[in-house]
Amino acid sequence: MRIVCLVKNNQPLGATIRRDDVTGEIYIARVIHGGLADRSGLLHAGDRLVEVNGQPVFGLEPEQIIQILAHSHGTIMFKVVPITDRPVNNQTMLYVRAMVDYSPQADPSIPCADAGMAFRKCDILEIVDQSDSLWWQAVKLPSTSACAGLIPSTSLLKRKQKEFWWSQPYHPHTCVKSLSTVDEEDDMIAIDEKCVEADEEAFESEELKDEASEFSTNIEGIYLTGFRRSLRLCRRRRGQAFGTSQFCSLRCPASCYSSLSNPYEDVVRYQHHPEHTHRLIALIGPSGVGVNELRRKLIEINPKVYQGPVPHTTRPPKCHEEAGREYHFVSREQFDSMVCNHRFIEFGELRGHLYGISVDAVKDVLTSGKICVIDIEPYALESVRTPELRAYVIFIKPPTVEQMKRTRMNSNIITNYYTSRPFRDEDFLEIEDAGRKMEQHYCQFFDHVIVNDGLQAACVQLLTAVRRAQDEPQWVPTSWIRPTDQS
Ligand SMILES: Nc1ncnc2c1ncn2[C@@H]1O[C@H](COP(=O)(O)OP(=O)(O)OP(=O)(O)O)[C@@H](O)[C@H]1O
Repeated sequence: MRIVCLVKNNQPLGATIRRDDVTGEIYIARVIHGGLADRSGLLHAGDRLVEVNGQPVFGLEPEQIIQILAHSHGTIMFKVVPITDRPVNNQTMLYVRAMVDYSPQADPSIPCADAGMAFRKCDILEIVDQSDSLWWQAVKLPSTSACAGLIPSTSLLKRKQKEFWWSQPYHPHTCVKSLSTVDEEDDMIAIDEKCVEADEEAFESEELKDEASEFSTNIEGIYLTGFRRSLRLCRRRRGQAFGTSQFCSLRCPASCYSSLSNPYEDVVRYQHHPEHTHRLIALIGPSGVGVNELRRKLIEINPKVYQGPVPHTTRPPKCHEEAGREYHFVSREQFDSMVCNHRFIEFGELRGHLYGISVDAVKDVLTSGKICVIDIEPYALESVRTPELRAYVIFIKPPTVEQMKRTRMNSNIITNYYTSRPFRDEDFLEIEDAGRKMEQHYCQFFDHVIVNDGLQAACVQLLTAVRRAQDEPQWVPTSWIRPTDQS
């Protein structure tokens, strides 16, 4: 028997208790890492509690003992029978990124809600105790408190996810769905088709105008690639053209679903090594927010450092085009074979021709020693968050509608009619709505967020973030550094 005295000083004891239903004995169920009991080093999980402040606890309900503790102030005296075989905590440090939101207050199954720790998607958690297979103890980083909180283990949270209690796990097919509503998208595409058929000539001349402006983006003899309008427009149509279960199974291998539905992602602190290829910079944002404007501006700042990948297409080259400059021109069979071998980060179809950005085109830029900057849609996240590309994902977030009205007064939006026109109020509402949904569903994959309000300020922020991605340590998936059989 051991007598333990702890001075409470208005802080919780930092331990949970349980009653053995068969014997009626009371035990310390767990000691919270960094809490009062843990810091004392005198109470341990498995100790049998005999008395609290001289009051025998045998046969009491845990809630009654909690009441005794809650009403005790100053020094509390425990009489305990210490556990004989105390488990040794030889656990190595484990860090995870939360991929779901969790609230202990909304979880009826948590042993003690007050000992629980709420977290949000993208929070980095240090797991300090995994001795219980159901309830782990964790500290949120950067840590403001030395005391850990209870969180559900991976297996428990997966079980809870299935029950859809409070977290919102991924639906496997959301990765190919357009974020704008399907009805709106269908309408736009229907009008779009009519427009093309009715005025093919007008389209050709628009396309030529587009090409003319492409050629003017040749800086210091370096051709700025990957900004072709056809490539961008076909992405908007891809949702409809490929939004089928067949497409999904083609684009989303089993790993996609498993990693998206994993509530925690193991992470490590990673410092880019100057001798390795740079990390890929992937910009993501709702259509029209200014992803390409920012990407173009960044590349224009220093085209010897930043570059976009050369896209692939099945369309025949035009007389002024050079293979490997505007596009890699390939046959449909070659393109299909690349699709089947998962060589595309993104691809889509426009006017009977396929367009896509391949992993190899990105690797070409990286191995040339440059920083590759691409824009992606959410479904492509899985293809760029890989050990070979190690994408640093930057979300370009729309400012408020009022701010967009102010800053985009003289700007044009590219429409599905192959033309540009001034922004309308409904465009801003759509961008804001799409941005909110994108952030809600995918924020756990964002390494950085930039609000594109003033263009100059956003550009400076982008430049800083890109430098930070290469120069400063970042949390990245452990599988990028120590590949496992599954990764
Ligand atoms: N911060 C800003 N202030 C003013 N105008 C902006 C700003 N950001 C972008 N724009 C303008 O908004 C328009 C749309 O931007 P951009 O073409 O980059 O959109 P996007 O996000 O790439 O979408 P999409 O690929 O569908 O066109 C462009 O005319 C661009 O110049």
